[in-house]
Amino acid sequence: MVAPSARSGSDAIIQVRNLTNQFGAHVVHKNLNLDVYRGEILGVVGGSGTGKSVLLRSIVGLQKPAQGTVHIFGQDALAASPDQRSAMERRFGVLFQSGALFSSLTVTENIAMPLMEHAGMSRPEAEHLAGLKIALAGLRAEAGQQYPASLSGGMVKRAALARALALDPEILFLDEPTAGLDPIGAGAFDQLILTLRDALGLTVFLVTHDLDTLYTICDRVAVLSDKKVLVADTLQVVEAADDAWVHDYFHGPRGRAAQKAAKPAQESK
Ligand SMILES: Nc1ncnc2c1ncn2[C@@H]1O[C@H](COP(=O)(O)OP(=O)(O)OP(=O)(O)O)[C@@H](O)[C@H]1O
Repeated sequence: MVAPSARSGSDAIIQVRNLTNQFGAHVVHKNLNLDVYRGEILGVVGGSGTGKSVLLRSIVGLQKPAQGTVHIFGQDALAASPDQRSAMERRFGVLFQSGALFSSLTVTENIAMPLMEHAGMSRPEAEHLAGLKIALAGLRAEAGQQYPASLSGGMVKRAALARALALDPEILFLDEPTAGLDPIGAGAFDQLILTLRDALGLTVFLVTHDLDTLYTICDRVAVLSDKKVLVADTLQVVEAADDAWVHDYFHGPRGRAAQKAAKPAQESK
């Protein structure tokens, strides 16, 4: 991985410039800038309501910003034609916090759907490939026949991850993937993301509140504060930022515990 200081905006797979988002009079982002580099796992953190999910939604095209530009794969995502947009969307996968699976479809059908719709596969081909994605996400094959309502929280996340991976994306967007999981399940999910990034060469944009996730798998962390990205750098740099929220978050009891727990893993790298 290239050292953060050696990279420039032109190396970015996602480039956000002067982004402004507002709902009525409520300004969420004002002239926000962010680069995401190919192959990294970027953790996006910030207090509640700082606009982490809105930023993710702006990048994936679900929220039209008031101003600014978003380039993905070097293409202007906001100016793209519907065809260009759909070609771009095929190159990234999104895992929403709720999983957003269709409740009336089995796990296999949920994963097969984008393959039939966007890759033009027949149902048997799509369902066969869905089985491979189910295994990739660490689920047993039997989970494919289950409906979302019968899955545990951790299984829902993995099924949603399998669907996000359906079209072999280059970028994976994850909105609070470990929220609601017990610590063991959350740790296992973090390791799965890390393994998939390494094996598939994914770029990961990860919105999280989970300090353990930041310390165990993120290459860089972007902190949202006061409508902007306050800092986006390695944890070492971010932890030292002169900001009250950063101080409370990273140097409070939970931050210290996560740092301590991650130390043996970092030392063995
Ligand atoms: N569709 C919408 N209409 C109006 N306001 C919205 C809409 N979506 C988000 N907001 C507001 O934008 C702000 C940022 O929301 P967002 O969900 O991005 O925060 P967040 O940083 O992800 O928060 P959390 O950590 O609590 O999930 C919030 O004040 C929210 O109420």
